[in-house]
Amino acid sequence: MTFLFTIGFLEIELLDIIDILLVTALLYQLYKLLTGSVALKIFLGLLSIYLLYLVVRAAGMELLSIILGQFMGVGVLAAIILFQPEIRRFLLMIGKTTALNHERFWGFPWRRDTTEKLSLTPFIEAAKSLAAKNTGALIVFAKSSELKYYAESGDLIDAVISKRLLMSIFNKNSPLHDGAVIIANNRIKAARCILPVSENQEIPASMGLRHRAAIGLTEITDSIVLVVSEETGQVALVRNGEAFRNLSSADLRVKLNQFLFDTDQRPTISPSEKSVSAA
Ligand SMILES: Nc1ncnc2c1ncn2[C@@H]1O[C@H](COP(=O)(O)OP(=O)(O)OP(=O)(O)O)[C@@H](O)[C@H]1O
Repeated sequence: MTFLFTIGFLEIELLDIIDILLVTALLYQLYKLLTGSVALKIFLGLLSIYLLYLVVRAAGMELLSIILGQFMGVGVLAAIILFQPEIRRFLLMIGKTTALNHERFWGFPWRRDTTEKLSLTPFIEAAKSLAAKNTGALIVFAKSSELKYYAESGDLIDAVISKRLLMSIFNKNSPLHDGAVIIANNRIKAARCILPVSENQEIPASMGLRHRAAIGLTEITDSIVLVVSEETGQVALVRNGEAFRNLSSADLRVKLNQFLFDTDQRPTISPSEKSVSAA
């Protein structure tokens, strides 16, 4: 093996540098995932107990090291149970960013076709009418994943998309108005779906649970979520945990085109539009 350079008695190889870079990237992703959540405090608590265990063992304090040793023995299992949502989010995040997830990798042309044919007009018109009446709405556009797990948390519909149907689902008297509607493969797949709520503590208080749920889902999937606020009647679009708020109908169309079809059109950002990063 050829050494790149040496630091004192340490001989550094190319593989060592790659190893360090990969561990750094992994720790950075872990930090990003845990930061701002309760899990970070639990993680620091477990780390403190582990450090205490090392000190106690080195000092030869037998009784305490046996007790802490027992605790460490079940540590991995306990960590899996305690960090179950974070581990899930971490794996989903890897799945979302990996090249294997890319449609172009798999070369399924029909999958791209179905997305390209999606007509945006029913959504834009429904959002405008719902906003005018201060009726809340949550519409999820599935991209690489059909979001079956979340669709099954609600009522499966599998209907043709129309402004009228969207309006009647979100009508306050409708039994389906609570929760989110999921759009996949050019169909209204389900309504009344429950989305994961973001734990990000930096989300402004002005955003209620509806926005938090939209941010939560887009943090772990590549879906796009349209939100109509019941309180303010404002329309927002959320992607990658970032909310673009107070959109006009024209802006909504540009952004939906951009986010769903990756068009290069530059959005015409109105002065009132504010981008709130919650990532
Ligand atoms: N986890 C969730 N998944 C799906 N829908 C949700 C979730 N949490 C809340 N909602 C929807 O949001 C609705 C309103 O929630 P909440 O009252 O907290 O929002 P809000 O303060 O009115 O927010 P906004 O002003 O954005 O409408 C709920 O009745 C429900 O339909």
